[in-house]
Order: sequence, then C-alpha cells, then structure tokens
Amino acid sequence: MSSVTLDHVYKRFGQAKGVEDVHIHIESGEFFTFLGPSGCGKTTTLRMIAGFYYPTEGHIRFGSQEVTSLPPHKRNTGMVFQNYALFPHMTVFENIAFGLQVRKVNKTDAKERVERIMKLVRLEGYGGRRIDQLSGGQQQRVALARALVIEPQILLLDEPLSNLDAKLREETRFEIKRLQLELGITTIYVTHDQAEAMSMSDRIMVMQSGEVQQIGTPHEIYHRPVNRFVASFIGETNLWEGTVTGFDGDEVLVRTASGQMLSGLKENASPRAQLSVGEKVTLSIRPESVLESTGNEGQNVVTGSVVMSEFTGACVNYVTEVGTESLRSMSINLGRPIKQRGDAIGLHIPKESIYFAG
Ligand SMILES: Nc1ncnc2c1ncn2[C@@H]1O[C@H](COP(=O)(O)OP(=O)(O)OP(=O)(O)O)[C@@H](O)[C@H]1O
Repeated sequence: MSSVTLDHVYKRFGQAKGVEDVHIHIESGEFFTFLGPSGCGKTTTLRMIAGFYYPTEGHIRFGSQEVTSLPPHKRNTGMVFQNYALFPHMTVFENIAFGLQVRKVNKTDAKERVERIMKLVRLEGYGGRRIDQLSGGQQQRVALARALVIEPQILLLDEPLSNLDAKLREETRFEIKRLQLELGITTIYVTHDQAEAMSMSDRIMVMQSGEVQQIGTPHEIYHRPVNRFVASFIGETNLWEGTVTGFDGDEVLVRTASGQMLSGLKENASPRAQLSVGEKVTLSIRPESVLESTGNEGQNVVTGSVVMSEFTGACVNYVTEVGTESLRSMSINLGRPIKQRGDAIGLHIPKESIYFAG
C-alpha cells in the first residue's frame, strides 16, 4: 500500500481550467474521497493519479516514488470506471483474469488469484457467465474484482455506483468499504453524492470549479464547513447572515439580518470567518440541531410561525418563518402533538450548534 501526494498540481486544457493548485497528502490505507458537483475537477484529478492525464504543473508521488510522468501501466493502480468498461464478449473469469494475462502471470497462479478475488467480492460460481448475463450490481463487482486482482498499491474508483438503483447503491457502498478495510488498500473515490462520501470516507476533499474548498473528516466537513458552498453542499443547513455585535467570554454575539440576537461559540468559527465587531458572518445551523423550545433555555430562542410541517414517521420536519428568515428544523417524533401551518412555535438554537462559515 502506498501514500499519494499531489504537490501543487494544476491541469489546464488549452486556455480552460481543469484543476488549480491541488495540494494533498493521502495516507497509506486511507479511504479518501473527491466530492463536488459536475465539472468541479474530480475526474481530472483522479485521471492524473492514474496517469491518463499529465499535470500542467506540479508533482505526484506514490510514497517517495515520483510518478508525475509515468504512463498508467507503470503505476500499479487499479481503476473502476463509472461504466465499468468490461469486455462484453468475455466471461466473468476472463474479464477478471485479463490484467494478469497482460502481466504474464502463469496460468495456475492466475486461476488461484482470480478465484480468491471472486470469493472476496462474492461472485463464486459466476466465472463462466457472460457479462450481459449479469445484473448491474454483479457487473459492478466484476469491475471491482478486475481492479483488485492485480494487487494494486492504490485503488481508484470513479463514481462506481452511479449506474445502480438507490437500494443497491447503499448495499454496494458497504460492500466496497468492507473490502477496503479488509485489504487495507489506499482508496481514492470520486463522487458527487455527499451521503456516499460521508458514509465511506476517512477524509473528503470538497471541490468547486477546479478548486479545493475544504479537506477534512466527514465530521469536520459537516460541522465546520469553511464557506457557504461547503455548508450547503454537504447535507441540509440553514444559512443566516448576521453581524457580530460583541463578545462575552468564549461566546460571540450576533444580530441576524432579521434582528434575532443569537450567541455562538468562538471555537465554532471556520478559519476564514472574520470574528470582530461589525463584521458580517454567515451562520450555518443544521436542522437536526434546532429544538422545540421548552421555555426554559434563556437565550437563543426564536419564535415564528410554522409554514410547513411534514411527518415522516420517525421525524417531524418544520419550516418556520422567523422574521424575514426561514428556519428548517427536524425533530425526532416523541409522540408530541404536531404543529400545523400557521401555528406559533418557539425554537431553541443551542449555541454549540451555530457554526460560523467564512
Ligand atoms: N479533455 C478535456 N478537454 C477540455 N476540458 C476538459 C477535459 N476534461 C475535463 N475538462 C474540463 O475540466 C473541468 C473539470 O472536469 P472534470 O471532468 O474533472 O469534472 P468532474 O468534477 O469529474 O465532473 P463530472 O462529475 O461531471 O464527471 C470541466 O470544466 C471540464 O469541462
């Protein structure tokens, strides 16, 4: 297994920007995800690691080995493509064995390795089937087996679940994570699906327009987004504009655009947030952290009128009009009466759950 370093990597396509100044160190054995909307540069970055593109500037290293200008077949990476790129006229066994044949592994060893990997991805007994006789999920596992059988140092996965339906996608993401943990292989995963990224990754790199926005654990990215883009791309959140009006010990006092006075913790500020009196800040408040007020909290209680309530069984989701702002909240269903449109509601926003994005 190997670490991967991208040292100030740029990729331009003629005049067009691909990615700009990607600077990351991925640890050996880490599950690292590139996350962002279409066109943000995820695939371009992955393709540079695989060797299908060469950087315009910067260096790529696997461990201490410089690979920046090595061709793909000299990098020992295994790649799973979005469309799997399987050979339709070959059997499952032949597809998986292909990379070993190219590497001139002798037939007995190849058979043993293919059988071992088929067991690992739960495809035992499917060796003789043609690819078009398999379900989408099974094809996905053949693609994964084909990438793994060559015993790569690094596994590269480009949106490997996007052709599967929602339920299978969820099952398969646990399967990939299980394999990754079992093999301890350094894995780089590309997706635009934040739930996938959050549930599988050790760390996530969030990208937008070819630029890195934030690198962190799922917990850091979710709870300490550095800017509005990250806050709204990862899960649902309320973004309120406010102005810092003062400080009280470790608390920051803020007047929101619609005049609510709220108090948050200084430690919940992203490095890019300007916390000084008179500065504008963006508050990120996750719906699940907003609670129905008991009337005893003292501070950070706002009142409003319910615009929408939605009962999902386990939860009740509210949208509440608070002054000129709207506030989404989500409560666990504890059997209390559900407020309806037009009802008055008091909501408590705990100071620990207010984050200051930059
Ligand atoms: N071969 C190419 N020639 C010119 N421009 C390219 C090429 N490949 C990518 N780009 C541009 O580089 C930028 C990043 O593209 P990239 O495919 O890496 O995005 P992405 O985040 O993987 O998107 P998607 O999720 O849609 O695959 C885009 O603006 C794209 O138009």
